[in-house]
Amino acid sequence: MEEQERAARAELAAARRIVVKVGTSTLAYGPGRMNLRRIEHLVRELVDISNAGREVILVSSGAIAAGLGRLGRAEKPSSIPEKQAVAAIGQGMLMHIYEKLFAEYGRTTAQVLLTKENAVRHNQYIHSRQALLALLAMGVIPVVNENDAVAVDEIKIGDNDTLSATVATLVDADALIILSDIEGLYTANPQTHPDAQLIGVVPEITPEVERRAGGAGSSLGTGGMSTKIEAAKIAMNAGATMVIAPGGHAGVLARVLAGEAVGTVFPAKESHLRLRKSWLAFGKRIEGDLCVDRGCEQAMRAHGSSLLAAGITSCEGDFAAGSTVRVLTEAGQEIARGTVNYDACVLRQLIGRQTSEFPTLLAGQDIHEEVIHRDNMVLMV
Ligand SMILES: Nc1ncnc2c1ncn2[C@@H]1O[C@H](COP(=O)(O)OP(=O)(O)O)[C@@H](O)[C@H]1O
Ligand SMILES: N[C@@H](CCC(=O)OP(=O)(O)O)C(=O)O
Repeated sequence: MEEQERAARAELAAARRIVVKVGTSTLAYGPGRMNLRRIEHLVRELVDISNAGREVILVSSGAIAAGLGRLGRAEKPSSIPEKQAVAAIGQGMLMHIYEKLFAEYGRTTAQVLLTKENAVRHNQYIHSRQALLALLAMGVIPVVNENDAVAVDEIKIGDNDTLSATVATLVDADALIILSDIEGLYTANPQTHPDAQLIGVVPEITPEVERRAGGAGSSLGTGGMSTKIEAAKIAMNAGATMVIAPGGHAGVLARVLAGEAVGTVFPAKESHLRLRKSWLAFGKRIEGDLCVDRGCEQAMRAHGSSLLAAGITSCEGDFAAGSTVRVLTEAGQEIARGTVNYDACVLRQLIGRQTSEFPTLLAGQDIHEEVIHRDNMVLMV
């Protein structure tokens, strides 16, 4: 193993929050013929990862394949409305299978259906992120798919490889593992180039790497390697280490997460928190200032605590929720900056108030315990 690969594999072994994506080609033998043995193994492995103390989210394809089975069809529909209808039929069936299997291991799952809008609109981004983080905090293993029934044209992500990278970005995952019907990325599509070689590590997505990645190998899959390379670009830039690994091998997730040389690894460019925090600190316009009292200043400096309304003494500026603001001491020294969860008007009502008072003060509005969550804040001194 070369040094770059060794370092990336070590990151995988240390990963605490993991997104696993499984493609149709792994989940089904053919249209409508779900591979229940594989799905069972997958659920067992996911529960095991979670039991070992890591957080895990599954991004699962397979809705269209399952829907085709129920309709007794062998061909993917060609029109978009028909695809949407078939996915709507199959999604329920898919969740029924997951629900049953997770329950067998005493675990709870949850269906989360997303579109591109949820990732690019700030409010929806925050809400989807918070919902997923709340599920993880409850010990739930969420199952994510694209909301195929509503996602067309500009709000459609279109393939679950890119969707899984978006989810990894949304929750600041440490790792993204894409399970497919092949060992990993080869120097060329092995279906057409039998002498192609498996690549262990891809340190950077160059035009040459993009050329090597071809389309889907079966009538089941969408996008083939090219959408997985797109996913790698997103994941690597967001600070998540990505792996393409063979979904058909029992125990593959455990091996990847033990840092073994399985599949192809794409090393993260930066620690996601460092990346996001440097963007927060230097990449965003400052829209307002919040002054805090001495106790709050100490909690933030000594423990990196989130900013709560009780410690705020004044609020300057006319900003929207999601803006970047500075946090200042009473003497005007900047302690931190971060993304605020409330707009300035609402925030002025919360100054000096306890979180327990929020339901009364904010009747009918979105409630966030923190004014700025510690993950969305960078200390400046
Ligand atoms: N360079 C490559 N290396 C490996 N597989 C490739 C390559 N180019 C194209 N492929 C094809 O990509 C397929 C995997 O993608 P896809 O069929 O979309 O599956 P999934 O349902 O897992 O997303 C492989 O089976 C293979 O035929
Ligand atoms: N949302 C669709 C999957 C789309 C997709 O990207 O499929 P795949 O290439 O098998 O991961 C479904 O559930 O059928």
